[in-house]
Amino acid sequence: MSERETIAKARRIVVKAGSSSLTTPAGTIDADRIDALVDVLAARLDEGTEVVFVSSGAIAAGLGPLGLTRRPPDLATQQAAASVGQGLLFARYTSSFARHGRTVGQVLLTADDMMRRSHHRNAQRTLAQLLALGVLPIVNENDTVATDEIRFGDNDRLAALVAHLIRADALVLLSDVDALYTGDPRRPGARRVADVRGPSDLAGIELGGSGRVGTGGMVTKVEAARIAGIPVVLTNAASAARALAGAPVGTLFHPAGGRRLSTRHLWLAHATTGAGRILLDAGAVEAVARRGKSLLPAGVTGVEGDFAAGDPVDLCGADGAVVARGLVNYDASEIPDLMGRSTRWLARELGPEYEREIIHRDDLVVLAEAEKDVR
Ligand SMILES: Nc1ncnc2c1ncn2[C@@H]1O[C@H](COP(=O)(O)OP(=O)(O)O)[C@@H](O)[C@H]1O
Ligand SMILES: N[C@@H](CCC(=O)OP(=O)(O)O)C(=O)O
Repeated sequence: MSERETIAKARRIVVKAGSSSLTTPAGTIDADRIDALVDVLAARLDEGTEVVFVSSGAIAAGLGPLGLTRRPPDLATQQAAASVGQGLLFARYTSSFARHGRTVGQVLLTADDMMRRSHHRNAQRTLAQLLALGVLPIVNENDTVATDEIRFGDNDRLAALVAHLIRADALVLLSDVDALYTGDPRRPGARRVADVRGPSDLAGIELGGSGRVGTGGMVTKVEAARIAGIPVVLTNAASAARALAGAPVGTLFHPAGGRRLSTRHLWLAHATTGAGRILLDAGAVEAVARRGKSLLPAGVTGVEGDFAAGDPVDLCGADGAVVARGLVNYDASEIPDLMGRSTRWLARELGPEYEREIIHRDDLVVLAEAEKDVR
């Protein structure tokens, strides 16, 4: 089966629409375009496909009601706009899908939520249950609570990780541009890239920034396609029906195949930034990065930043390069007393609770491997 056919026949699919496809330049909901997209998704649901819809647009839809003309630079105002816009957006989806007799469920996620094992399972269970009940989940980042440190920031990668979470067969990214181009499509001479099969197809392509209200531009879309590991089509909302039918529109990103990281590890690698750094000696780098071991206090030579137990932190070698990321078991302030000590010594001197690893290998992802793994 060709990858276009996989999209046409997919039993489970994630569709993501960007802010500019859903809102007007005045910072309000574009009801007509939302209705048109809902009609396409409802038709696919009627064919028996399970769909999860990732919708951006909360911030963009909140601008008009707050009297703002452009995306505010500060996080607090963006969060306020998202709070206003998300409600309006979801109300519109509810009534628009009701025209087709469909019920929708709102799912707001943060990157932080998804890394922690229990939260991650929770989200997975909720999405599965919504699908089992015939409800269309509409996902967005929980913008009002996500701070810069724990913020996912763009919905392209969120959509790719949601596709993992629900084991989707295909992902469709809908933007204001109908495909990936060899350069900024507003400039003359830019040509459509019909297929991306690997990094060599991206050589020489200028991946520019976002449009009027979007986030991430082409960079995050290409990264999402790398993370997804399933066929991904990038096109505009007007071509959604044809893309879902497997027609040769937009850009098709072919999956690379090969071994896959778990969804949680993908989140850790691609959805987080380190809240601090732990410096490792050469033996610890070798153990963690090449032998899949947990990080023990004995191999730690330094600590930077002010993180708390449970936060994601970057693990760096002597040259400062980040080799891995993991969820740390200690607060930053505790680590200097543990550094360079054996776990046996720590257990004897400080008590049995200090026998635990700095980072358990299940909570650790080697970044070079994460890169290799996705394409
Ligand atoms: N090489 C490229 N091919 C296509 N679009 C590009 C390219 N480089 C930059 N862009 C810009 O990326 C924008 C889409 O990204 P973004 O604004 O983040 O969209 P969305 O809101 O749909 O997520 C387009 O408006 C386009 O101008
Ligand atoms: N969560 C944000 C969306 C961020 C985002 O990725 O936007 P976009 O690039 O338009 O998909 C919002 O709803 O405004």
